[in-house]
Amino acid sequence: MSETPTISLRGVGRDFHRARTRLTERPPVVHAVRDVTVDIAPGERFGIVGESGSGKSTLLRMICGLDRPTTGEILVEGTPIHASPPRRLGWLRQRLQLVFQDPMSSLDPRMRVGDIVAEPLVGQRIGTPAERRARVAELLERVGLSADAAKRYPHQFSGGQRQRISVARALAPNPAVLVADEPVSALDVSVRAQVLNLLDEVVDGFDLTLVFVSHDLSVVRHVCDRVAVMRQGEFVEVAPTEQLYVDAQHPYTRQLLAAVPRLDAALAGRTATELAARTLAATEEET
Ligand SMILES: Nc1ncnc2c1ncn2[C@@H]1O[C@H](COP(=O)(O)OP(=O)(O)OP(=O)(O)O)[C@@H](O)[C@H]1O
Repeated sequence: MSETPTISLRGVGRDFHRARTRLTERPPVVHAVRDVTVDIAPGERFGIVGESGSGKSTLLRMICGLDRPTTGEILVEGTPIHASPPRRLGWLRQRLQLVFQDPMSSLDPRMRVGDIVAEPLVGQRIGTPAERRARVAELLERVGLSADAAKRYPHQFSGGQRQRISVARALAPNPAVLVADEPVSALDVSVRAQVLNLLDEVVDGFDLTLVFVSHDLSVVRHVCDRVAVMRQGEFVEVAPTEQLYVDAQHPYTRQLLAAVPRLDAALAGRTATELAARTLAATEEET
């Protein structure tokens, strides 16, 4: 019998109704995610790449149980989550943890780092206070900080170190899945590789499944085994990372790939989103 996928998406779609501009018209519908089907295996590092507005965040929110699909099914470790209200998904908070784009806004500036890292343990009533302190110290060292970082506040750390704190917090409840939403986009180019290497290490060391979202193919290449290219709510191509680089099938993927050297060269200048928008315009001209 084949292994149960860690995450299964079956025909997943999510529509939003925009506010109507005239009373007589029907509210316009945005198909933010359309008919996404994929199985993500235990231990896989799965990347989702697409330009701004392609539906990546909407899809992630549904995988994390924070939003419900309009159509389709989502299973995490074989359990359906698509129809459950958030209060029924407490177990998912332990199995699946998130690392966000901007560690400055995702870490509470008034909390000490030790309390931030222990937060998921307290929330899920895992361990005694002494056990939590020991776990926090171990995790801080595991992500390359010293145990006494626990006594300090987020503003006392650099952007890269703050993202290490976010990773430690995500690892605290011993999750099965790490969901990283643009985890290095807000960081200086000089520290991005260090944080990507850290993610790489912890995914192996903690036997995690990784879902990694980025607008930047060069970043995804660094950490993922398989990549889905998302455009206008759809997966236009899903392929092993190296295959995607040598033999992309969809014109949009080829356009994104053609932009990668420009992205690398231009990181200090224009934002990648601007470049991706220009890439999309070029693809539309081609198709
Ligand atoms: N709550 C909402 N109400 C209405 N439209 C929405 C809502 N959330 C997302 N959308 C629309 O759905 C589409 C997909 O948005 P989404 O944020 O998922 O894209 P994204 O790829 O994550 O972009 P970004 O990288 O900029 O975050 C966009 O057209 C967006 O305007």
